[in-house]
Amino acid sequence: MHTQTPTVINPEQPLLILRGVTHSYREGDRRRLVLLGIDAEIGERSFVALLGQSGSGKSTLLNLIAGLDTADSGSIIVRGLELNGLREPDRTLFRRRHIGFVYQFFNLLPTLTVLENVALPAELNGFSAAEAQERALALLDEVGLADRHGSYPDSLSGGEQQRVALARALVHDPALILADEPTGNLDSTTGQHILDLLDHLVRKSGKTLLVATHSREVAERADAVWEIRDGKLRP
Ligand SMILES: Nc1ncnc2c1ncn2[C@@H]1O[C@H](COP(=O)(O)OP(=O)(O)OP(=O)(O)O)[C@@H](O)[C@H]1O
Repeated sequence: MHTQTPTVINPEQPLLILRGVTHSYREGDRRRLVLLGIDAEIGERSFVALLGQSGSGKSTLLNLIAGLDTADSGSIIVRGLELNGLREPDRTLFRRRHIGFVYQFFNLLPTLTVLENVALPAELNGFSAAEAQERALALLDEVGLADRHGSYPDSLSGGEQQRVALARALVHDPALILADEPTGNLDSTTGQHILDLLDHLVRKSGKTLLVATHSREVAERADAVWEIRDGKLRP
């Protein structure tokens, strides 16, 4: 099988570049076209809201940028690294190193404690167990959950689980935080709190954030708003 070595094209360019990104899903013997050519860029330290109707392709685009799926065609370049053509192990390494992901349904590992959940991405990135725990505890402190570090996710409320997930998304110091409807499973007050925290953590640590959302409140906070309509980004 032909493989491509990860190549850093130009580390000076924008953090994320999308060029003509297309994606379709197989449906029986047909293909459902979802993304028909997405072009966009995000600079360092930006907060971008990704809007679009249900089924417009927001999660699909986030998954492509995270390297969880591969585009049919086009270029996705993160910190100068072209994702298209990377072999699966290299995509996994890329994701582990550069991406923090926040999901609508938290996706914490139920058999690990809160501290273990948060420390895991740091350990997978080569931090020693002691360093990973230290980083995890510092972030748990920031999200107000240091005292719950020994608890298991099931014993936490939804908002608490999402605070743990925010800490987990940042612990390995990734370049880009991707959040897919991070407030979608929370009541509006809790969602607002999560949003405040996410905004605060991302800006404080100088990260870039791309949030797929239906919420106008999220869009109002963002530095830029992208909207997917009919498979393309509309101004
Ligand atoms: N694994 C898959 N196989 C087949 N079709 C899929 C798959 N995942 C998504 N789709 C289809 O692709 C389209 C885009 O889905 P996607 O989840 O990206 O939309 P979305 O904008 O995130 O929607 P929502 O706001 O409801 O979460 C939808 O029509 C969906 O049914």
